[in-house]
Amino acid sequence: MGISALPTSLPVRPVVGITDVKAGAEAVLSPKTVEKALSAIESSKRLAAYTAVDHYVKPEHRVIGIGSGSTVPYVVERIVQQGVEANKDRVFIPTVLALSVSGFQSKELIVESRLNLGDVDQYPVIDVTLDGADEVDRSLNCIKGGGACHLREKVLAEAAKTFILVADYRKNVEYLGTNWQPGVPIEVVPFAYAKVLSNLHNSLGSPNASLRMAVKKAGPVVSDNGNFIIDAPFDQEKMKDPYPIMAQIKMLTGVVEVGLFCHMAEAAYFGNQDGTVTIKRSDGSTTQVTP
Ligand SMILES: O=C(CO)[C@H](O)[C@H](O)COP(=O)(O)O
Repeated sequence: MGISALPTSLPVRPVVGITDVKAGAEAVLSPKTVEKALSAIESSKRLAAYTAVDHYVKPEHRVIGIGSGSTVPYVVERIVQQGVEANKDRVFIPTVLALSVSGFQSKELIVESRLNLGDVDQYPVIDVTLDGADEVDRSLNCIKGGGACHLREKVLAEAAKTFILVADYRKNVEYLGTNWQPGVPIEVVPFAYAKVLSNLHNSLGSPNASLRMAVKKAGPVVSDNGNFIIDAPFDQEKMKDPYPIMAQIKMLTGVVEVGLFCHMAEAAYFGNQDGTVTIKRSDGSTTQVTP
């Protein structure tokens, strides 16, 4: 598979982790090297998702939130493997309700897997929500919204008694912004975007914040809610404890939701290249297991 055919859920997202770092970012990797790196990444995603489902999706769970991105299909795959009997009385709540061009959307996944579909307005309390992340720090704060879905994702995370993150090893960092370069995704109502950009540039310390532009369409990316997305990078000082900047951005009039999820996850599962899974928990503990 050539690099132009890489499966990404959004064209603006960098393919982190498969550049030849030693040779420099511009180095062209052979298709074979790229394919090997990609299959390692896919295996890591699957490993994280399967282990998280095995630990957190229990027979007594009836309402389950399903996030978006390219790791979540493995969550659904593992849940389906629990069998028809286990799933017949369960309801699954997707983060994306509209059918869209992306092959990774959670509604399609649920419907195609013949699981029961519900929405959060019918089921405002969810037993467990599992979702991917763009990056997760040592305290389980995370950046989400690489796929512009973070409004619904945050609602499903907040509605859940237990919120679990699943990701490959590239997302496991000390501080947010280490590998994830575009910055914090911010959903804004369209008419307020220039004002919010100005607030970010001049008052909140993100001089390079920019409107996310579509790649296969003219103009900006439009979210499932009809809004624009701003990507705002911040320096490490601000990302060491992202809660204050998250709250400041959220207070700006015109902002609908910020893709910083602080103090929400109970655990994060990272699949590693060596076949192990690193589990970071909200109590500060970290374990490594071999499933
Ligand atoms: O926040 C998200 C979409 O808005 C995704 O969960 C996040 O981008 C992770 O995606 P992937 O599993 O493809 O790396």
